[in-house]
Amino acid sequence: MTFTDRLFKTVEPVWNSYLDHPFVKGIGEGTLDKEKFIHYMKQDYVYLIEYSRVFAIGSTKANDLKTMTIFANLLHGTMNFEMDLHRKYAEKFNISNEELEATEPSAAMTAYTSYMISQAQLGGVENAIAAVLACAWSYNWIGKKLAEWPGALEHDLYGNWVQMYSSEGFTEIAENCIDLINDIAKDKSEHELKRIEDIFVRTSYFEYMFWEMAEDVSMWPVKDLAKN
Ligand SMILES: Cc1ncc(CN)c(N)n1
Repeated sequence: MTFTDRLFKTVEPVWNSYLDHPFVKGIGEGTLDKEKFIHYMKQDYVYLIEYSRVFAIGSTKANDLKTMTIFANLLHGTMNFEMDLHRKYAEKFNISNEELEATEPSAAMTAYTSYMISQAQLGGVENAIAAVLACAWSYNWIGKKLAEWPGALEHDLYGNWVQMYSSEGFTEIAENCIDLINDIAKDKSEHELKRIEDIFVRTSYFEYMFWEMAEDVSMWPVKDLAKN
């Protein structure tokens, strides 16, 4: 059993709950409210900027050139391949790249990315990869599941989302993260593995909270304060 087999067993109930989540189901069934999707897409864009920083941190913490290159490629793939999806959606919705980049971050997005970045900064290279693993892997897992739902890949609006996250290119990104953590786990004690597992579990919960934020179109608890 690989380390990621163990991780998957631990979070399986949480990940299964993603597929039951109204926002994810709405993408797969093509029934999602467009305004909810726009809110999600803008929050996700600024999320991906912070997420990219974790790859940069991983690259600086890498102990060898191979690992450094993997992090650099993941950074490149996120900024140039995954974020292009968001830029293309934004164009469809008449949102400029500048507006997209200037999106005010929601509470859920701030909490999630702050956690990822702090974990990546605190530990060694294993913390950086542990912080991004649930992100890359769960999206690929969801994308592949939704791709099997009737009509999901062909949907006029949400088909591109399902195509991206089930694509070969994105599968490669997720598999690079999986291979890297399995490699790193080989020399770790049970105590260290448990610490990595905790980061993975917490980020899996944060993924759920991100879907909730998208479904509820939420920002911060007291709306009027945010406006002033
Ligand atoms: C919140 C979130 N988590 C994961 C992914 C996939 N990189 C994403 N785009 N957004």
